[in-house]
Amino acid sequence: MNANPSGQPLVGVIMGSNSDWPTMQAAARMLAEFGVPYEARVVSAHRTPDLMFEYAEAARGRGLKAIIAGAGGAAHLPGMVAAKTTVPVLGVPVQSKALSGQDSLLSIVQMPKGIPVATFAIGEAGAANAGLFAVALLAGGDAELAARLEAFRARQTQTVLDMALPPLA
Ligand SMILES: Nc1c(C(=O)O)ncn1[C@@H]1O[C@H](COP(=O)(O)O)[C@@H](O)[C@H]1O
Repeated sequence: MNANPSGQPLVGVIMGSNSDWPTMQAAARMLAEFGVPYEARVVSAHRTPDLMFEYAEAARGRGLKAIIAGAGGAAHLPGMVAAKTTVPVLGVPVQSKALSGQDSLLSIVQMPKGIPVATFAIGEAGAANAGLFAVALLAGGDAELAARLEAFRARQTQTVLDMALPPLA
């Protein structure tokens, strides 16, 4: 069953700055690979707080089932979005220059009880996994998508089983 015949976005991919896009593209690519309709845009808790509030408040009504929020440094975006919506928020710590993303990670992961953010690894792998996690959430109500996720896993497993090591150097 296609849960979204209209093609309206089911996942919002948001980020604090366009400088996060090289990282956050990995989430968008994963959603595209699975055929999940998504939108991607810059929304900043710090620099566009009113837009951030509007985005978060409208999310459920617009049909978003998950929001993947990436930010670097004082990465308040995921937590603040989570504070304004009950749509699941998946936080991606973007690697910062000064502190290699440790700051981003700690800003996102250490949420107070009651306002959860699912926090992923720093950088591109974390963004890709956030995309996959959103697919898994949606697959709960979409058998076709679940089958695509199973096939993805099977291909990945086969790739690893086929790995050969070079002879000793
Ligand atoms: N952490 C946040 C937020 C936020 O949390 O609202 N808004 C922007 N930023 C981050 O600032 C970093 C530098 O941004 P610029 O490259 O635009 O200076 C980016 O990683 C962005 O996510």
